[in-house]
Amino acid sequence: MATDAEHRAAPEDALEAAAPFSEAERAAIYRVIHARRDVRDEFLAGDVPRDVILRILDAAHHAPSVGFMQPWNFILVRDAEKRRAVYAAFERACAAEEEALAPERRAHYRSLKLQGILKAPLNICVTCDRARSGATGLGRTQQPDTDILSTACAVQNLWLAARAEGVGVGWVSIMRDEDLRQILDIPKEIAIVAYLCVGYVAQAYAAPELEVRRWASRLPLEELIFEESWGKRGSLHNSALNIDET
Ligand SMILES: Cc1cc2c(cc1C)N(C[C@H](O)[C@H](O)[C@H](O)COP(=O)(O)O)c1[nH]c(=O)[nH]c(=O)c1N2
Repeated sequence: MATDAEHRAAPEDALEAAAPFSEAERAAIYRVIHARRDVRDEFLAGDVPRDVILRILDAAHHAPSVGFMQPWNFILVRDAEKRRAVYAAFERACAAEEEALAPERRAHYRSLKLQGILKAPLNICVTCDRARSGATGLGRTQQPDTDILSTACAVQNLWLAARAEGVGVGWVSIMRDEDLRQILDIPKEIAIVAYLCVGYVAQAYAAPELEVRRWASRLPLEELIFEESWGKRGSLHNSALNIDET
């Protein structure tokens, strides 16, 4: 394996074959993408071992990032008192969110489980250091939020790797940044991107729980694809898509 310095000396020497994956490898990739779920209530009590946590975080750390900025940090939160404070922040935000809904949706909203903060043995707060590549950075001069988008890519990698390990992940965004900032001592210049509940699960829903509980359903892919310009439908829209993943 060439070192970084050797790559700089002869970049093309760092090229390697990029053939398609084998059928079994492709099947595993599509399986994890489809079987990944947002987990709220199915967490088991046991700790996730250190090596598994490190593998999942290493998957996150191999996400794409603008200008290879790698703006993320991962705060592992196990302390029960801290998690109780986060749960209290969730409850306050949840009440405000319910209030903002149309009155006829409030009872349905209340019936949903929307976090596993106390049940999951581990919580992970994923943050974005917006200054890590200097004031602007390659790729960010015109699109400054690409650092946040990069961090979201890291969360997705984490989520998929966790699913493959039998570890459930649930994303909780129903809380005010200021509350999390105070509980976890996050400096004001660091952006909070995700708060994740993490733990082993024995079961997971086969479809998004919000679909199972009739809050929302998956949009037809063919209606989301335009060709050549916004709103222009083409050949992919003429029939229901029959996707072959083999
Ligand atoms: C940015 C962001 C923020 C949230 C979520 C996701 C994302 C991407 N999701 C999970 C969300 O409800 C879920 O992904 C969808 O319902 C689709 O389900 P699956 O992820 O396919 O199981 C989520 N779930 C939840 O119970 N409470 C929450 O606060 C949030 N917040």
